[in-house]
Amino acid sequence: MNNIMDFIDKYLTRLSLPKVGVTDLVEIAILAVLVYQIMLWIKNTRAWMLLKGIVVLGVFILLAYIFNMNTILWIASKTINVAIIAVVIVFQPELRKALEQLGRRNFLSAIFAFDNSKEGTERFSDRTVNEIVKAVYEMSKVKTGALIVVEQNIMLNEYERTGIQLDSLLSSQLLINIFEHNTPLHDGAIIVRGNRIVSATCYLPLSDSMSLGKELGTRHRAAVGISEATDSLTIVVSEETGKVSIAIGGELIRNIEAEVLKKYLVSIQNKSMDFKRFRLWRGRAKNEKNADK
Ligand SMILES: Nc1ncnc2c1ncn2[C@@H]1O[C@H](COP(=O)(O)OP(=O)(O)OP(=O)(O)O)[C@@H](O)[C@H]1O
Repeated sequence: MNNIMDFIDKYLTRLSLPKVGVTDLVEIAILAVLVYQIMLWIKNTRAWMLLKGIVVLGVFILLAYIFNMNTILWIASKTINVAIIAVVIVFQPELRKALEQLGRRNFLSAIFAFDNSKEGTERFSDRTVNEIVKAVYEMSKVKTGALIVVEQNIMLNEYERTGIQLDSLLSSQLLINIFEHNTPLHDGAIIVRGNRIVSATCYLPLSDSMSLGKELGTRHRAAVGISEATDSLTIVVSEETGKVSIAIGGELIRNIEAEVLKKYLVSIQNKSMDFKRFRLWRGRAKNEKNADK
């Protein structure tokens, strides 16, 4: 008993709870979000394989340390700096993508108001929404594969240049015609800007996300790839199943109905949503409150 009392006296009486302020709580929250995002990033990219490799190497070095294998330890200590640089070079595309995504996050644009050039103007008309939905489900019925990228704030010029320039008013007939098998324009993606199809047969970056099912081929990977690199909304019609999916923000939403597709298109149709977000952040406008009453 005396021993326990001595222990408490010696170590525990000096213990005191640190003061936790608001800044500490905010810091903890930021770190939690950061760690979570890094874990997600590791899981969804090749970094997961790398992490496994590092664990195996770590175990190997630990064994070398336990058994005093000095030459192995010396080699490990000399190569560690080179290994770090090699990892940065190997993961350059993933790191670039992660930084690009960070820049695209809505909270940044909401606070700093980047990319506001197109705000306040309608992106495309109701007619365009209806024509896209009509064409997509007609192609879905007959299992015609299609890949339609709808541009938002981030300009898709880089991808537009990989295809054949069109600049044609969008209509359901034109969409169906473009994706008709064995026609010169059916391969690859089309890019929609406003009410116009600007380019066809465009080549999109392929996603290397591990979360995509093995049954999905390159058309779906390309849709997710462009949604990781930009803020576009991409519609995919599967040639195999006729199912319609959309890719946005690096996510693939599979097998959606016409109503859902229409809702997504309407939600990006114009920037009134962004204005609402701004108002939420700065407090809601008076007239909006009155309208709610
Ligand atoms: N990087 C790319 N950019 C644009 N289009 C692409 C790209 N890769 C493939 N495609 C399009 O996808 C077609 C191949 O689709 P694939 O069968 O591999 O995909 P999938 O996801 O299984 O779709 P589906 O269900 O329609 O078969 C190509 O003919 C081409 O039109």
